[in-house]
Amino acid sequence: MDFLPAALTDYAEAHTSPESDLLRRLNRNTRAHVMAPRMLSGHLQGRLLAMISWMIRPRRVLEIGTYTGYSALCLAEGLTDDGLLITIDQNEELEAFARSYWQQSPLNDRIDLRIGLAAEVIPTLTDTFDLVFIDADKRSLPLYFELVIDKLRPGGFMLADNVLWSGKVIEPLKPSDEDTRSVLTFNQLVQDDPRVENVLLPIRDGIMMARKV
Ligand SMILES: C[S@@+](CC[C@H](N)C(=O)[O-])C[C@H]1O[C@@H](n2cnc3c(N)ncnc32)[C@H](O)[C@@H]1O
Repeated sequence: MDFLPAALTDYAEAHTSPESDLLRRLNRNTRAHVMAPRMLSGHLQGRLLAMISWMIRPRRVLEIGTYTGYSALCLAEGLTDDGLLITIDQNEELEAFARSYWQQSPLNDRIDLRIGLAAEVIPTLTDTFDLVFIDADKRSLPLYFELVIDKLRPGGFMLADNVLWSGKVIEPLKPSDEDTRSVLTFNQLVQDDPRVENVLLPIRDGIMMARKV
């Protein structure tokens, strides 16, 4: 969900560097051919992820939730020359689609896709990460935080998407709404954890940014 009126989002995008031709085509073709295209980060958030990546110049990036590979391409932009982005998704049906776009990018050999359940793949990773982007099932947000925090280097950054969850975080919680409960739990977990400093950015559906101290 986008909390800004559409006209303001349009204005913000009009005053943000444009998507590359490759990202524009990936964005458009995801919308045309793939289920649930709202999951894709899109122009504004994609440029923000790329900007953060350029600011950090990470050597290792972990992404949880690849989808059609849009945010992976954005996050890979700022990688160091020997950098690598590992991205995890359970949906093998999207692999060929994502790869067909990555293969048109010079960043293709910097993207390492792992197909599987994130909760099973993350513990197998031996790297220390400079940047982690959590953008998969919201039910597992608190678990992903616990799984990645020890793999983040001190001074490293964690981003998590959809932490305002279409505004449900400030509505009365329905007992059956496990997704919202998990988003609330995650936000409080991060807020209370002395291992991180954090900012909740009210961009698009909300991005939690945290720096491991
Ligand atoms: C919101 S989309 C990711 C969007 C992508 N990061 C982007 O911005 O373009 C969420 C993705 O998480 C994946 N996913 C959901 N649950 C998962 C799990 N338990 N393990 C791994 N991937 C999962 C889904 O298959 C989906 O492709």
